[in-house]
Amino acid sequence: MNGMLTLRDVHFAYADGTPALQGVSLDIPRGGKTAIVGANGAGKSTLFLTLNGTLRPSQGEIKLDGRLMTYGRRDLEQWRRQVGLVFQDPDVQLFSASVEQDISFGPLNMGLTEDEVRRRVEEALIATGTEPLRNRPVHALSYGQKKRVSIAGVYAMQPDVMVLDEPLAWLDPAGQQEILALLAQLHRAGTTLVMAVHQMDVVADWADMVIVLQAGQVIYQGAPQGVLAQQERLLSVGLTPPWPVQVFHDLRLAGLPLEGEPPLTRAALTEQIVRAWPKK
Ligand SMILES: Nc1ncnc2c1ncn2[C@@H]1O[C@H](COP(=O)(O)OP(=O)(O)OP(=O)(O)O)[C@@H](O)[C@H]1O
Repeated sequence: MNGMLTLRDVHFAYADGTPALQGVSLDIPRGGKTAIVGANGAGKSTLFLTLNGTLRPSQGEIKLDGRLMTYGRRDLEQWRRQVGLVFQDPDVQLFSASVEQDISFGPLNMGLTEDEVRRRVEEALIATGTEPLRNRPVHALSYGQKKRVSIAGVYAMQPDVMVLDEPLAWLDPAGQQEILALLAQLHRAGTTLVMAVHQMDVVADWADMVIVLQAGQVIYQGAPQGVLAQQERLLSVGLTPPWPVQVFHDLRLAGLPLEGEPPLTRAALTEQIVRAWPKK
């Protein structure tokens, strides 16, 4: 399948020589929910900065809808309209005086009419639950509120692909659920989603494709079940398996004759336990 975003043999090293991406090839499918996972320093943020053209690979190519990124000014402008990046640290992204101004910034720069900008900003404020904050100074917001405002700013640009670098980090459980609900809404509307995430339980519930990075290389790309159920493999790259997989292994060790593949969901685990439970 042709990906909407495709990378072939992408290499990138920082100015101090740190090799952050070492021959990355991957396909981000159109309309999909792709989770990018990997331990700290695996290269997720660097990958995301190459996806929207902020970093230029020293080798390899990136294509969007089959079109090669050339890094000309016009090309980059057009590219960033289609690929919106929500940074890991909202303080890097937010800089305007008020929430409303910050969310307006992207759409204003796209040369849209004032009415269209206003319409998009209202929609983004409501969708992200930031409407009550609209007149607040950005610097006075909590971390979770800033996260939401930074998502709202990209939302208002209506990109085809939204790339989110750990959007759930530091949010409380209710805040995480709100962001996931927002992402579900974007997915239904046809936006291609790419998210870096550390919690494998979220990946199991959310993703339809998983890409595992280790030391700047892709070591797995495929369906979640293909890698999330592999406890040893995940642990070996510094990731913690989803909790149903861990419980499955613990129960087996304790002697319960569980059959089949380790389950990713609570419902599937319960079903396997009921089947294996000794009959009276
Ligand atoms: N500005 C920089 N200068 C030099 N090296 C850097 C820079 N930014 C990142 N690196 C290095 O590049 C590698 C990949 O880092 P990156 O931030 O992409 O990883 P990550 O998977 O996003 O990590 P985390 O989960 O901690 O956010 C690491 O070795 C990191 O130390």
